[in-house]
Amino acid sequence: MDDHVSSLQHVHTSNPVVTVSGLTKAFTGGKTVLRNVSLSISPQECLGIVGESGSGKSTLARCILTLDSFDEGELVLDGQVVRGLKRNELKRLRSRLGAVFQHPAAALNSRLTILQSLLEPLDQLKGYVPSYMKGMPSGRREIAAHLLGMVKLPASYMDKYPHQLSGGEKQRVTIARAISTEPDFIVLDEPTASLDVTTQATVLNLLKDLQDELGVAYLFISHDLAAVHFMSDRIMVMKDGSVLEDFAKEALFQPDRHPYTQSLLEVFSTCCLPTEPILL
Ligand SMILES: Nc1ncnc2c1ncn2[C@@H]1O[C@H](COP(=O)(O)OP(=O)(O)OP(=O)(O)O)[C@@H](O)[C@H]1O
Repeated sequence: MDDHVSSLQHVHTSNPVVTVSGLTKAFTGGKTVLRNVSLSISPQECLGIVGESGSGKSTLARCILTLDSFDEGELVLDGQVVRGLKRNELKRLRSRLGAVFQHPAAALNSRLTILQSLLEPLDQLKGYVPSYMKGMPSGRREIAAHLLGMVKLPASYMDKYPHQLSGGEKQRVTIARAISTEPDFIVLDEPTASLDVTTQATVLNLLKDLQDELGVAYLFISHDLAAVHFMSDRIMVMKDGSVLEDFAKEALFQPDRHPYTQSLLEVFSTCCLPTEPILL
């Protein structure tokens, strides 16, 4: 393995996988959508962000994924300050960031087979052998079969096209793709919002099991406080681009919560959450 490839392998430390300090952003000619946002996510932790539509959750996620720029503040990913990175350094960093978005159909190219879509991120990392394939035959079909198995889909799905899969199955493929490069950290931006209630519960359960298995950290974004409470270790509440408060999930029902958080609690519903382990 050459130096370039070996430098991509994990070094697990207790340093945060993501640190955002004082991040501020306005779209050209528009209002400020992020105001002095700071957060930090530790290895293996899930930080949930909840807030009404337009509060800036997705813009924050896109900034952290280095897909959007920001005006002020600092972003540190995997110990590297992002501002000022050279193009190839940024490309390498990006290839190791996992992301799952709301609409799986939009995330999968309709002309590619599931195998081709699944292996896109690994194809960017030429020569990288994921640790889950060490000591095993690591041809493309073997890797695809392994990844499909991780999300409880049959290996035969690798030869299908996205239109042949249900919404929940497509989302499981995007989750398998997100974990394929063994990221330390995955952004989950409303990953279940386009799914029916039963499938939402199944996908949330899968994401939680994968987190236990892989030790990955999540940024879980949702307007659904119950889903955020189910998934997260800590919860951050956003409104109008600002962080209102940030607390351990156990503190959600405490009486000193911000009035806005209390108003979200009034519509707290656990109907979409898994109550029993769900067999996928
Ligand atoms: N590309 C853009 N150009 C201009 N304004 C934008 C752009 N993207 C988002 N905005 C604005 O930024 C604000 C925050 O949007 P964002 O999508 O981050 O909110 P959100 O909390 O994720 O909302 P939702 O839950 O509906 O996805 C909104 O007022 C939105 O209209």
